[in-house]
Amino acid sequence: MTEKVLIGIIGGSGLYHLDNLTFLKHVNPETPWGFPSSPISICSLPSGIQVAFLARHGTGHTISPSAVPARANIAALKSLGVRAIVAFSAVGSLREEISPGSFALPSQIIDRTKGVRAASFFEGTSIVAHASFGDPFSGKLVSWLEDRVRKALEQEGRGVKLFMDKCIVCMEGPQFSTRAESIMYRQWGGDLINMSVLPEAKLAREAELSYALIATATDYDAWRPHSDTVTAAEVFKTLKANADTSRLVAATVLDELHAAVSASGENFLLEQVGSMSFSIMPRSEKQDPEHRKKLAYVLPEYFSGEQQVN
Ligand SMILES: CSC[C@H]1O[C@H](OP(=O)(O)O)[C@H](O)[C@@H]1O
Ligand SMILES: Nc1ncnc2[nH]cnc12
Repeated sequence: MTEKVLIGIIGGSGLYHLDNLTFLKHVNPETPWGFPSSPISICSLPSGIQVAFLARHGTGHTISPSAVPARANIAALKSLGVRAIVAFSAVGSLREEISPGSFALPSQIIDRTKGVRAASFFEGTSIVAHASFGDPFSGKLVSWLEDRVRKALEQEGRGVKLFMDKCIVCMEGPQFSTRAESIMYRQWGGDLINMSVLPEAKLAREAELSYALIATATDYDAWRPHSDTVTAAEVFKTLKANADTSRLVAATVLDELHAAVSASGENFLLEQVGSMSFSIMPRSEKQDPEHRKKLAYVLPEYFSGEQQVN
């Protein structure tokens, strides 16, 4: 690869290609956690900047949310040199004002996955780490994106609204929520709901990658007393328009984002770099060298060579 690929885009339901960018090639890195959901497309922007695009559920939407190989996805993107990930997701709305078609940049997550998803690169190894996850999205990346996403939505001129500072519930699926669950999530403070942001955001944090989610609302889930509850068919109705807007948003923000990442010195997109140094438990002789080798794939700074972790 001539140019380093610093930005990764993860596309969710309905967003399987960035065909408004120039496709250059596919890469399919085999990671210690297997292959990513689909081969990663390396695309170029009009400026010549290259970005990596990965379809979370595979390009034919063949992978259900619980089976997404999230560790391979994040590890593969990092192996290409990616520093910041902008992920898209189709979400249900738990608030009247967030109507289907609206976009949001959430700031918090409530975890309602059920422990069936491998959620840590350290799982199954002899090395213990407790990543800090109080602020699950990269705040500087999110606030940088706010203006650019707003600008792109204004340029598109369809009146798509952008909501900030929302809380997203991540449920297990694949079935949608019951009415009782949907109402309870509202009482808990949830504003949005999907099945995909975890463990993706946790793994990005462990890999020291900046991560932001652009949530695109498709439905009102199951909490509205006089409305039918969400069906996949209802989601599909909004999916195409949301995906078209997402492609425009991606193209608009990517050039500037890449410039910000490439810039030397104060680089707000590198805000997670070094964060795992506070998270990995001190090295002991009991750590298996094979496990250190595996972890070096995502965290070479800590696990390649013989240096002490802490
Ligand atoms: C197709 S409706 C449920 C499905 O859509 C969302 O996918 P993604 O986040 O990848 O856009 C949601 O999380 C569920 O996986
Ligand atoms: N209502 C909903 N619940 C969970 N994931 C979703 N993705 C889109 N709509 C959703």
